[in-house]
Amino acid sequence: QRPKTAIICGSGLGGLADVLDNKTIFPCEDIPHFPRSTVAGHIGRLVFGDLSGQPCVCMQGRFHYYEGYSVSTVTFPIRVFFLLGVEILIVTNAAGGLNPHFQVGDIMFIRDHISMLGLGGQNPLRGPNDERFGVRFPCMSDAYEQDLLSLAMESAQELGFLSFVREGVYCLQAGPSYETIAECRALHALGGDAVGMSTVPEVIVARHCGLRVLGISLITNKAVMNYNSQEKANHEEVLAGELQLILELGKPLHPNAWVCIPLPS
Ligand SMILES: O=P(O)(O)O[C@H]1O[C@H](CO)[C@@H](O)[C@H]1O
Ligand code: HPA
Repeated sequence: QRPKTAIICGSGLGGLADVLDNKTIFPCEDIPHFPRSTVAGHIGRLVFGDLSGQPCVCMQGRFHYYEGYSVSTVTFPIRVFFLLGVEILIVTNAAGGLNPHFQVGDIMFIRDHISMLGLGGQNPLRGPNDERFGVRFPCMSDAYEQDLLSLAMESAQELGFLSFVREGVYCLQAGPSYETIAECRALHALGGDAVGMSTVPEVIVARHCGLRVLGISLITNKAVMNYNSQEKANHEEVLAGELQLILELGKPLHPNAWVCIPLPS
């Protein structure tokens, strides 16, 4: 059965695929033209299986621009998903909280994004447009579907998760270095609530080919905004934070959390 939903697992979130039933697993290195995952916390395989009875595929490990891949190479799997018949993309990531009201362990449903890469000219759709996938100038004002966002929020409410569920704007910076204090302040002043190094190119390519997108950031650290702070962003904290989130906060990404999301039958 072909998957209707694809889930991209963010840093340390590969465990999301464990909830699939009847799994079939393909290492990315066995799939022609797939990039290789080089980052700790990104295993690099596609896990096909059933989620609440619906056929799904989980990408355990994504690809990032900072690994040396072009923005279009990191989005190659999205077009594979589209050609497989996927209709909904659930994209997850680990992110630093820019919004001072956000706490480590919060879940942020992505309302919108600001792409420092995109604004700087690194758009995955740059180059000749392949009409088989979509139009030359795709709209992005509706990138994160309101219906999916509302259903996810309702789901969170039903599960009693509202105390740690937020909604906000994800900022992409290229990485791999974390942001300076001035950069964090600037991104927050621009309207960003969380910052990371992924997701946006995937969303742009997904929207280009008409996939419906739900974006979820897990706030694994608070972005450092103050010169008196002793905090230092690091990947170990990012990975540890997420494990803790899954183990201790009532498994917010357990299939129940998707129960109200209209997976196509
Ligand atoms: O966005 P994901 O892949 O979840 O990972 C986030 O965590 C890493 C930094 O710790 C970066 O790759 C950043 O983008
Ligand atoms: N900055 C960028 N990427 C991240 C962060 C951060 O603070 N946390 C997790 N991924």
